[in-house]
Amino acid sequence: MKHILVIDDDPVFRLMLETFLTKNNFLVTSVGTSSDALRTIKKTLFSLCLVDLRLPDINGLELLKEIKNLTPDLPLILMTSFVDVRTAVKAIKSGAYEYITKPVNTDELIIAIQSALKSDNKVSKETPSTEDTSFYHYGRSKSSLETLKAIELVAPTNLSVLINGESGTGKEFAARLIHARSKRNNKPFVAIDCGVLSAELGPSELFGHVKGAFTGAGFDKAGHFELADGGSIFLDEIGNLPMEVQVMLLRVIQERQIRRVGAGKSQEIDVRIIAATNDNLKDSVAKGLFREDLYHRLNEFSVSVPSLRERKEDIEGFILKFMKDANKELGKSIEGFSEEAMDIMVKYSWPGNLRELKNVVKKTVLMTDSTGQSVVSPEIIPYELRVSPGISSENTFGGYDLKAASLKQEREYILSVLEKVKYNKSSAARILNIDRKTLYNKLKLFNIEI
Ligand SMILES: Nc1ncnc2c1ncn2[C@@H]1O[C@H](COP(=O)(O)OP(=O)(O)OP(=O)(O)O)[C@@H](O)[C@H]1O
Repeated sequence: MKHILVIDDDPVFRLMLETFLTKNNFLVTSVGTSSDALRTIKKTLFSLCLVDLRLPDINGLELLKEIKNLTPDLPLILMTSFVDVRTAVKAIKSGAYEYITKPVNTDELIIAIQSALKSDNKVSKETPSTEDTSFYHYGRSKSSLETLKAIELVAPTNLSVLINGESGTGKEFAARLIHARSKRNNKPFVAIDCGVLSAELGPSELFGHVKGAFTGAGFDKAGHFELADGGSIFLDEIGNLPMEVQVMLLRVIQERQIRRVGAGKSQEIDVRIIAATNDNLKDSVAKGLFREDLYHRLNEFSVSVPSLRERKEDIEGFILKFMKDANKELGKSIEGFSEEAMDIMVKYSWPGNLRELKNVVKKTVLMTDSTGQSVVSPEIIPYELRVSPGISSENTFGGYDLKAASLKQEREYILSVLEKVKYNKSSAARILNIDRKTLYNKLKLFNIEI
């Protein structure tokens, strides 16, 4: 029986989850604070962890990092309100497997749990073949075509590639395409998130270790570079690589050799490096946080993956692609989105890019009844999207949907107060009689940027 750890400070919600998960044949332990969570994780082997992003004693992202340090392979699913979607996107980068939004839809929860348990959710994933990317949709906008052209140009070479782009735009997808179109495509593609590599464990994760190299090194272990030999290694979030590990990586690139931690001898290695970042690495170089020599080694060729805002004309195509995938995965037969629903989707700003789009499409497919006229209607689309700027027609609020209408009013009222106080958030919060944190959350929810 799979053992799930639930971390949430709301006792009623915990009880509800416990009851639901137990009914679905899971063994459940639940805790209300992060300190209890960490203590429990040290003592028990869990198959999966459900984490609320807002806990009283620690920032959810910090907790994620601590859990990842303790148990890098434990799949984590975040539970968050829509207000937190941006944070959830960050959390995915820090190693969470998936996020689901509150109020939790139980069907969605079960699907997320099953798919997290199926995936090995290791720090690295190997793709030995091209299957992932052999049939793909890349969009037809000018910026998408430019990216695709760059990918196709560089793929057959052995150049190191640095992929830039916001979170969730498809940098890893681009890396997989590059590998798939290279001569190395019958060899492994190994992806690793540098954000989870600490200065202590990073060298052993990347380059392996020999038995007894450090406390806890009970056996010889190959690192990701060895696993990728002959193929490509994808170093995601390269900007997060600790300085000590940057030095070691540079040496490996220069010498084309690796040495397992604690080993006496080096070994030859043939790995193509594809790195990705959503920070401005040049800035990090200027600030002395990233080595300039390493930057140039990694950036022999650069590929920029555009945000969804820069390729709005592609949104519809991606929606249909993700809808088809979701139909297949969920056993549904949704045929499309109504015109109004599509309009909302296209106008939204998608801060989480393709990842957020894919998530929302999957959710709407799940919630749409596939009997009768199986088209996604506006009421199914999450409120956050419906109240975002640029969307104002009555229909986009689902016609008679009272909650969406009042959210719209709330947004307009907040904007008018902000204008009155010349965008001073403290004054606005005082007038609105809410605390600053609540105001910040509402600004995020309503996509109000000041
Ligand atoms: N061209 C594409 N066609 C279909 N799906 C795509 C495409 N590009 C990206 N995706 C999907 O969008 C999601 C986000 O992509 P990916 O993980 O590659 O983004 P990323 O930029 O690497 O994110 P992060 O910065 O958070 O690491 C994934 O589920 C991926 O499969």
